[in-house]
Amino acid sequence: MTIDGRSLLAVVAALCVVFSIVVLALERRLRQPMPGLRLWAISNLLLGGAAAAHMLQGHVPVWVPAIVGNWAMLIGRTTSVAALRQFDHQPVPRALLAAACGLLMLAIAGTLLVWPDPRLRAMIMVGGMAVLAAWGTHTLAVSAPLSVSRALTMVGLGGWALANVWRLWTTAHLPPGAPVIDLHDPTVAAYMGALVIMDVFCNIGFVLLITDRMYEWVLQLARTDHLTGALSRGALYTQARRDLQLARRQGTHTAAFLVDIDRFKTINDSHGHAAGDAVLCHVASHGQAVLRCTDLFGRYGGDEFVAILPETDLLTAAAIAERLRVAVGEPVPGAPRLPCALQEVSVSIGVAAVAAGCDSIEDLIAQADQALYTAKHAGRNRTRVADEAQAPDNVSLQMIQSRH
Ligand SMILES: Nc1nc2c(ncn2[C@@H]2O[C@H](COP(=O)(O)OP(=O)(O)OP(=O)(O)O)[C@@H](O)[C@H]2O)c(=O)[nH]1
Repeated sequence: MTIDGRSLLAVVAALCVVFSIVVLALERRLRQPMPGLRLWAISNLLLGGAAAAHMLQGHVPVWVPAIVGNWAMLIGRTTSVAALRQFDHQPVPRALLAAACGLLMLAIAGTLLVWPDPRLRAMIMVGGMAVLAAWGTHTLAVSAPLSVSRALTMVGLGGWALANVWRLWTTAHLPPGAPVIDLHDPTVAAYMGALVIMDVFCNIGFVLLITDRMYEWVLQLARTDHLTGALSRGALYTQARRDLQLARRQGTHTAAFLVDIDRFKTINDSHGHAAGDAVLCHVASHGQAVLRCTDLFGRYGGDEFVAILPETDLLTAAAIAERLRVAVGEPVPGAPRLPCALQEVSVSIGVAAVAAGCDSIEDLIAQADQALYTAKHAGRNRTRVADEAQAPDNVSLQMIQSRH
């Protein structure tokens, strides 16, 4: 088989079908929907169909490649732009895409039915394809930071656009009377070859983008507590160790507090586990709300949460903890209210801080745990600090509130 335009079109058609199947297979394996995958598979099928229709040129009526093939290719490329925008969580300008594609389709039909002109048809076609592919490349460039997978997809799609610009130029400079699409012409074969290579880049890049996104999901699952959205204990410890190292270099304090919901077992037993879960989410929302973005808040286990506050001394941390304790009695703005029977939820909090020399997160939390134990034994619904020398009479409310 010689490498002419026809055999390269066959390769394009086969590749498009294979990559549609790959993307659909990946989509089926996902537990949560990933936007854009189905549209990408559909666009590939349309582009593959278009390549097949062009491949049959000379063996089928002229309208098959001229109308069916070109329309399928235009709809396919338009769909791939929509797919990329969906994938990157960008709004899809449906009306604009439909209008652009519809106008090009009408113009293509016009060059066959109203004013027959194969050269004009080819120029409209490749010009439209170049614009659409450039649009897709632009979407990829602006919607997320560059990665290997993104760069690969952009090279494929951008290359598609450039190949079509080159084809537009060669078509415009054809000698009068020369056939517009001669599948045995080396220039046409070079154009088709470029499309094959760019198609491979583009689709491999997109498959890698999908696997990147899956990896981000897995990381996210590992980093966060599924129920409350707070950090998981492992993620919190990893980040807290880095914060402690930084504090040692900078000579600053690091504080931590442990939050335990009072009589949580009774809440579960009397109102059910769903109510218990709602209380956990309620406390976690307040915990995240009172902290700065540089602080860490995670689920320590069961009904206990932990906060790590870099560059914070003991009394400031106690003031923040106390603010959280008071806030727990209030509804969370924008969140569903707790049922009336649960409005009396309270927490006990133990606070500790370490000076720059200490670098053990375990020690810091052990001290906070000791303070929490004191708070529980003092009657619950209160904040206690670990270092009583720094806070004589163990933190009067007025004192820590005036401090903050
Ligand atoms: N609903 C729900 N309950 C949980 C979850 N994880 C742990 N628990 C329950 O949390 C309760 C923990 O209770 P404890 O902290 O031991 O005791 P408590 O009733 O809070 O008593 P004090 O801490 O002394 O005030 C247990 O009944 C666990 O079953 C969860 O994810 N959801």
